[in-house]
Amino acid sequence: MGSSVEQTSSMANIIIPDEWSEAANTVVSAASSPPVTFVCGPKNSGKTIFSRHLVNVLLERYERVAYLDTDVGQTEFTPPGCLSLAVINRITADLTIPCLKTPARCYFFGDISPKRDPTMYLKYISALYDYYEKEFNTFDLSGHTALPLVVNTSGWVKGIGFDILVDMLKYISPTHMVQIRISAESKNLPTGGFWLDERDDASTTLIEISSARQDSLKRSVLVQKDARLLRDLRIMAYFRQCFPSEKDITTIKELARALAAHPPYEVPVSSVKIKHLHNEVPSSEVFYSLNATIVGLAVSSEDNDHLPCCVGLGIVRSIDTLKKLIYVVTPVPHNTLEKVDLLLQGFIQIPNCLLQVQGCFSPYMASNVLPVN
Ligand SMILES: Nc1ncnc2c1ncn2[C@@H]1O[C@H](COP(=O)(O)OP(=O)(O)OP(=O)(O)O)[C@@H](O)[C@H]1O
Repeated sequence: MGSSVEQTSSMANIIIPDEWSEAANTVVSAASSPPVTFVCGPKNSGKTIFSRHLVNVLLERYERVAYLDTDVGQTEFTPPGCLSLAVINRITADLTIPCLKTPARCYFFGDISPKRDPTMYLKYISALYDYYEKEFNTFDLSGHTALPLVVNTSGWVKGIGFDILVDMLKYISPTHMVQIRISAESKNLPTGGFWLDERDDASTTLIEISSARQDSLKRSVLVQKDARLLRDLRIMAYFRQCFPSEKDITTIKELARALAAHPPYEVPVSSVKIKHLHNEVPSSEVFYSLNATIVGLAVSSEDNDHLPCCVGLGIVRSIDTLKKLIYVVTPVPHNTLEKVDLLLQGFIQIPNCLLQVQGCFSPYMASNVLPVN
């Protein structure tokens, strides 16, 4: 173990121990093509903080860094439920804060864990990696150079979570694998190249580091996050983008009121297909199931894999079955929304605090807009 506390950033007590700096330097000084780094380890071990640090270090050498966000419950640049590939071109001064960013490619998985559909989850991850390979890992004639990639993963490292990690590692075949380990050994991943078969070419540089926070007995001190609250905050930050930044919305209450009063887009039912991602809904119940929920706004794809790209999320404000209109609140701009032909419904829910607006009774549950014919 033994990670001494060497460097504490001025903001919010972020600790970058020597071995974390060395790990990042090993990656950044990789001689060959831009490094593809896979960051893994148990829950709350610091994968996200390390990934953010690594991105910053890479940005000192490369103009841009690609980031594959596979932690669908604790997303980095998108609202929860999305899997995305983003391109970062600016150093993040504060490693504690995630920020929203429009990804280069995004898929709506519609759940906060891969456990309900690991096959689909892996399909999305493979497609995102293929997209990186095609768009960002080539040297082209216009002088654009390949970008390094950082892959951040979830902390589900046992059982099926382990199998998913192994499949991801096999597919991505990273140049570097940074494994964060904690003092409770039984919670760690196996050491070494655990995903490699005997016949695999082991060309990955394996780096093992300890979680940054430790007590005097060198036991890991893990900070439990309130995952649900963080997800709600990300959803709220996402829908805050419906309003100009200068608009005075500082509290959750103000956001809830502003969203409830925000004019929704009218989406003709005929212009979209509705797809339930993780359950089956009888056709007679489809509109009821959509009302007052969050949906992924997606565009069908002509690509080989036919995976629809997600351009953002929307709140289904209400549905008028007589006028055949779905009312959607979303920060997605009109010209992008025009391309949307799929509404994807999963299990991403409207935060409860947005459903309690003073003076309105459950603002997204208007009872007179779903007339039974
Ligand atoms: N280097 C660090 N310095 C200070 N605090 C840290 C550091 N690494 C982790 N932490 C604390 O631990 C918490 C969890 O870290 P982080 O989100 O990076 O873990 P994770 O492994 O990505 O978690 P998950 O498995 O849920 O995705 C952080 O919110 C922070 O409070």
